[in-house]
Amino acid sequence: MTKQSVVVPAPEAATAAAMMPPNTAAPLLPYPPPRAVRKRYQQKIDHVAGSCWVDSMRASSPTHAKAAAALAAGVDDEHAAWVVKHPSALDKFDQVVAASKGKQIVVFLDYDGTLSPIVDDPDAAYMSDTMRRAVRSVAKHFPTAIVSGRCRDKVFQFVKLAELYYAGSHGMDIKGPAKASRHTKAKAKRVLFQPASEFLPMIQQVHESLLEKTKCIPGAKVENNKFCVSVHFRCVDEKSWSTLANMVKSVLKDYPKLKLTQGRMVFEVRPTIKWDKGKALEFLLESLGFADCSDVLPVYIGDDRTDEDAFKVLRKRGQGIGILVSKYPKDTNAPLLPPLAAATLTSLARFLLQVMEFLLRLVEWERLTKFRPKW
Ligand SMILES: O=P(O)(O)OC[C@H]1O[C@H](O[C@H]2O[C@H](CO)[C@@H](O)[C@H](O)[C@H]2O)[C@H](O)[C@@H](O)[C@@H]1O
Repeated sequence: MTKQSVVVPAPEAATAAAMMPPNTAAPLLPYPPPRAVRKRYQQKIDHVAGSCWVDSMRASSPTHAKAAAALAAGVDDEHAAWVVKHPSALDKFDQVVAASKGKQIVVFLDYDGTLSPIVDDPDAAYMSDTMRRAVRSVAKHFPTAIVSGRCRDKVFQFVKLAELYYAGSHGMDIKGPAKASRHTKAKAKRVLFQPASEFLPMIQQVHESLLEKTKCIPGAKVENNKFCVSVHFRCVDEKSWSTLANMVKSVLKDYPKLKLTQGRMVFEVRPTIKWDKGKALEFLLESLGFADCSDVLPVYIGDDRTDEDAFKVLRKRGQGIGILVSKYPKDTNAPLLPPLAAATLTSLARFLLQVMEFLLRLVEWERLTKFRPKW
C-alpha cells in the first residue's frame, strides 16, 4: 500500500549502508572522523542521499522509465491484473448507486490531475468549462468539496464555484460555501477551520528562503500554498534534481517542525501536525452533520499520494467509495471501487473525461430516482 508518511525514502538508511564495507557490521573509520574525512563523508552522504531522492523524484514522473516502457509495450500482464483488481468505477456504476441506497452522497474532489490536466506551469492548470459545469451540477444535487494541496484562494480562482466547500493546503484551510445551496445549512457558511495557523509566519519564511536558494536552478518553481510550500521540479533538468533536493533539505534543516513529502514532480513542505486530506474529509463530514452516521456515502475522487490519506479514512470508516484516477498500475488504499482506470493505457485527457462522465452519471441517476414514480 502507498503510505503518505514514507513518500520520500529516508536517505540516512541508504547513506549508512553506503558507509559500510561489504559484509561488515561496523564502520571502518574512527569516530569522530578527522576533518578532511568528515568532508568526504558529507560529500558521499550528499551524493547517496541525492541519488535516493532522485530515484524517488523519478518515480513521481509519469513519463519516466517504467511508465514509458509500459506505454510502449501496451497493456502488459501487470496492468491487466491491476485492472481486474481495480475495476473502472464507470463499469461498476450500478454498484456505486446501489451502495448509496438510503444514504446521502457527499462528493469530494481533488483538483490537479482530477479536475484539471497536469501541465508544466502550475499557474496554468485551468479546468475546462465543461468540467466546471459538471461539478456545478454535482453540487446542485450533493454536498460537494474540493480538497487540494493548493492554497484555497488559488483553487477557488480555478474552480470559481461559490457553492462548494473548499479544503486548501492539503486540508489545512477549510471554508464552507460562500453561496447557499439546497445542501448548505446556515452554519456551513460560517465554517472556517485552519489547524495550522500558528505555522503561517514560519511557512512565509521558508517560502522566501526556498525562493532565494533555488533561484539558480533553471525551471525550479516555488509555490506558496499558504500553510505549505511546493517546490516543483517538472521543468528542471534531471541532472539538477539532486542539487535541488539537497537545497530543499538544507533549508528545512532549520525547521524541525516542518516535514517534506513528495507529490507529482513536486516537493511539498508541510507542518508536522497530524492533519491531512483524510482529516479534512472527516472534518467536513462532521460539519455537514454526518459525524457518526451510517446514512452517508462519501465519494472521493483523487489521483495523488496525498489523496491516499482520504482513501485510508474511508477504509477505516468502512464507508464510502474511493476512486483513484490513474493510468498506471499502482498500490492504493482506495476502498470498494477503485479506480477510474480503463483497460488500456490512455492519455490523461481521457481520464478527465472519465471523471466528468462519472460525475454526470451521478447527477443523472439522482434526477431519475428523484422523479421516479414509487410503485
Ligand atoms: O491536491 P492537488 O489539488 O492535486 O494539488 C497537488 C499539487 O498540485 C499542483 O501541482 C501539480 O499540478 C501542476 C499543474 O498541472 C503540475 O505542474 C505539477 O507538476 C503537479 O505536482 C500544485 O501546483 C501544487 O502546489 C499542489 O500541491
